[in-house]
Amino acid sequence: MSDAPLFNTITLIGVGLIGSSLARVIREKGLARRVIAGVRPGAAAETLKRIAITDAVIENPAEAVKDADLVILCTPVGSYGKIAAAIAPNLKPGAILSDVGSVKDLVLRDVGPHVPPGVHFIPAHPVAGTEQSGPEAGFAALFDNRWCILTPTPDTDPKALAKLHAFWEACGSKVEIMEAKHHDLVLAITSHVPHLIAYNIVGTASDLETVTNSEVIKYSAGGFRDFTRIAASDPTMWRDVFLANKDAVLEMLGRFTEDLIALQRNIRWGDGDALFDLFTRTRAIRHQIIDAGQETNRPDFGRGPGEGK
Ligand SMILES: NC(=O)c1ccc[n+]([C@@H]2O[C@H](COP(=O)([O-])OP(=O)(O)OC[C@H]3O[C@@H](n4cnc5c(N)ncnc54)[C@H](O)[C@@H]3O)[C@@H](O)[C@H]2O)c1
Ligand SMILES: O=C(O)C(=O)C[C@]1(C(=O)O)C=C[C@@H](O)C=C1
Repeated sequence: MSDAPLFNTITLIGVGLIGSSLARVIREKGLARRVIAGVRPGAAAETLKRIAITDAVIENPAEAVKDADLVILCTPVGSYGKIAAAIAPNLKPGAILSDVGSVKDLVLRDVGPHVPPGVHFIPAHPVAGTEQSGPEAGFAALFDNRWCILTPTPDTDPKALAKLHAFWEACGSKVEIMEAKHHDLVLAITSHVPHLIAYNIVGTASDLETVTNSEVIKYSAGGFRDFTRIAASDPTMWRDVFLANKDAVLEMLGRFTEDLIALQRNIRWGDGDALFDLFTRTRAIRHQIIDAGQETNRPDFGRGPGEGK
């Protein structure tokens, strides 16, 4: 078996939590001869130069993609259209263009029209992350044993798809192929709506007039504290996710609201059996997630009592 890296040059556009985790794992596993950061000038660019996790930091994404065999967009999804238009003329024929965005259908629509003939555009979403952001928040093990969902179209070149599949497996991920719209519906309930609920409950608590902010902070035990972790996630990233996945999020939010009203009735009418049945079902789901190894890879994130390894 040859030890040649999968790619000669990989360019990461925007190198924050996800981009810097990719840069680290690409280096650690020797997946490319060169990793280039294509970033905008600013504080993140200066940090990247200082921590030196890539072979070069180029403060012009269009310049940074010139030699790349694989280009991965790692910026908030709302920025994709403009970036795609800027880099498109410099993409090498035969190169693979991909991304890590949390929403997939909009990516096809925003980026697709800019992709030159001969460039293989294959969207991807590593379902792995934390509430932190920026180049110093990343770590090489982020993708270990986590799903990465690829959303090719019927026109996608099978060889390019196989290569991107191999890349994500080499990063430690389990890879799944999905249709973009279906991806957006699934992630609306498993990731997007949970974030909205966290943002909302922390917002509600901070708006309460009869309970001061200092009391909220002082007495925040397990339940509220867990929500504040999610509600600390990057505001730009999540604004873009909700605007980009509007239809699926509204659909899931509608169902969530109906179920919440049913719970309100159970409490009002003292239907303890209904509450007990629901809480028993949801506890079983938590256990299934733990058994499937779907906990975060964050080194500082402890598991609850009795929750395995
Ligand atoms: N954070 C997560 O948990 C997570 C998980 C999976 C996928 N994603 C997706 O990954 C992408 C990046 O998220 P992240 O968590 O790494 O965010 P981040 O804020 O840590 O990093 C984003 C980087 O993009 C740069 N950037 C922003 N706008 C830009 C622009 N217009 N041009 C050039 N650079 C720009 C920022 O300077 C920053 O360095 C998003 O599309 C997000 O949906 C995030
Ligand atoms: O663990 C977290 O903090 C995350 O929010 C990660 C998480 C998720 O919701 O599961 C967030 C956004 C993604 O697109 C993928 C993963």
